[in-house]
Amino acid sequence: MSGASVKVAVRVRPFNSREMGKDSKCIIQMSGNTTTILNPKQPKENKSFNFDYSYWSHTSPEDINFAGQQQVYKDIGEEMLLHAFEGYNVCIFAYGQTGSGKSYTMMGKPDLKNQEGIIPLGYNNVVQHIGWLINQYVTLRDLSCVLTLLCPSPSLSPPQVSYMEIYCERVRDLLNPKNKGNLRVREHPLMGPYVEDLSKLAVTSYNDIQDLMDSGNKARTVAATNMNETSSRSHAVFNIIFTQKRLDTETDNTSEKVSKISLVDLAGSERADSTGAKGTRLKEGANINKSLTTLGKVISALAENKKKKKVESHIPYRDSVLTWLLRENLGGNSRTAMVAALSPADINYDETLSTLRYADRAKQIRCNAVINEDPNNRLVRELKEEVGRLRDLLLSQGLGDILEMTNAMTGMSPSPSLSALSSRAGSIASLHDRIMFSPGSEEAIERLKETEKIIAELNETWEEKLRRTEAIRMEREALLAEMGVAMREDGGTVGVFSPKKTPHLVNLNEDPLMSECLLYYIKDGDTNRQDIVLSGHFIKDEHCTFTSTTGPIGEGEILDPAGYALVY
Ligand SMILES: Nc1ncnc2c1ncn2[C@@H]1O[C@H](COP(=O)(O)OP(=O)(O)OP(=O)(O)O)[C@@H](O)[C@H]1O
Repeated sequence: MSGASVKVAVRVRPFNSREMGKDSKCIIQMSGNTTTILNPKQPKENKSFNFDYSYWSHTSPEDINFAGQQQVYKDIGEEMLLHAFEGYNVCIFAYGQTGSGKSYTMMGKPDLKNQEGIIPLGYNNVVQHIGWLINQYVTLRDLSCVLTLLCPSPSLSPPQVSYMEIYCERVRDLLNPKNKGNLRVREHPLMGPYVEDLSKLAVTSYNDIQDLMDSGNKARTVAATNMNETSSRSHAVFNIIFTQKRLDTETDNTSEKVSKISLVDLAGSERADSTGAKGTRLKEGANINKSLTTLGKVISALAENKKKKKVESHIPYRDSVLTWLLRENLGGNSRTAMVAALSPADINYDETLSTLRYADRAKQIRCNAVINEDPNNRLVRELKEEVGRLRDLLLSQGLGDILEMTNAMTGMSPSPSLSALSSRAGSIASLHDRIMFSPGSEEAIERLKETEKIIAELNETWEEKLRRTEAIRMEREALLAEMGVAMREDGGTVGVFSPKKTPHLVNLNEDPLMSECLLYYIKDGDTNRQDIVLSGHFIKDEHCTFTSTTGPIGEGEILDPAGYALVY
């Protein structure tokens, strides 16, 4: 299955209330896999593009051409999940301007029937796939096999998830509140680019994955709210790594396949100049665009290479954090799909055309995916060899005592700094001088610490992983409770308040006109706020009329006694 192209789908959503309010015309037409965009200013200037899939979701299920969530999942989710089970790295990107339907396609509305997106549908079907795959292996290869996925036995490694956000070229951990600052993106000679200290948490069920995704989304929202922003301005990458072990009962040999699923929700693709951004917002827009622009350049360079076949041009992966971290998913060892979300409205013509062009170029990328067979054993072996080599180097420079100190301190702190080493050494100046005057030793010590940390992570037992996960979960929940974050039951709008501040409204949709409802946080009992006054005693499910100092806000319901009101 190597050398396969990136699968590209486009999907057009229904008009939103703002577009309807502006009496918008639909400028997207679809026929089979072809998508045509009509230029509202020059009606004869149509442009057509062919994709792997063109999804018409502009109307309702009664329309025979309508493509609902199930259809999208069947074509893309199922195929990608299957590749993950085969042992490939898998990646699904969602691309498109803010409000075009990226999250709807990826997550959907998990609590509403027929509205779940690729991610929840994927997990719901995992169990069926396990059954299906066992049959395949048994019949095709005549092997007895043991697949351990999402319900691993204690002796085997559990699936792990990580969730990070890339905002203005900086990486944040969305699952571990202890990782407050920005994380370093590093490159290891054997591992390639990776995020140092990004938490990988063990999961034992679909609910665990859903909880972590929810927590991560809340952390993303808190950060965005603190910055007076919306989360649609950052890129989010959710990774699931799992290992399948197979036991050949005849030879008693166990083989291993490791798969990584990356789900990438890209920031809104609108250009900075079209949002009227100034100052920090403009800089931020430029940085977001730096990742998106680089993604575009990487896609173009890969597409060019495919055309030329011979002389390979330089691929600028390193020019942005996003492309650097997703290098393997773009033309490397991965089965990759991209879903480009489109607004149907004439007012968004320029953005939608640019999305279509982006998607059109992405079609050209070919990835050379290989099955990750027994990578952990090999990696640990190679990493140990690297440790041996670095130790020999330091010993040959007469720095053996530093090695012993590094060992002693690694047990105390995950990454002892050189100054920490020096301060423990007593004769600080002489130690420091010795390191400084031994060429390459500083780098070797740094590399040694890094490699030993990676080995320790890879060797962590299942019990240790679960203990660590549980400790982080408790910290995360305590922090979120303190901040007063909660999510609406249908998984929609998120409300955030800080008990130190007056309860306040958070409407996370960047464009207030596009949101269908507002979510207010109100105190149980009597509550008020300077510019929005919500008064009265609130009881769950109670229907009330809300008023503000400037007049009525609307009709609404109390979602829970802790104080959520849904105002229509
Ligand atoms: N195919 C669809 N069918 C019905 N409603 C949709 C569809 N796609 C999007 N919507 C609705 O349009 C609105 C915006 O969609 P969504 O939040 O998925 O956009 P987005 O591209 O993820 O935006 P952002 O960049 O802000 O995260 C939501 O209310 C969503 O429910």
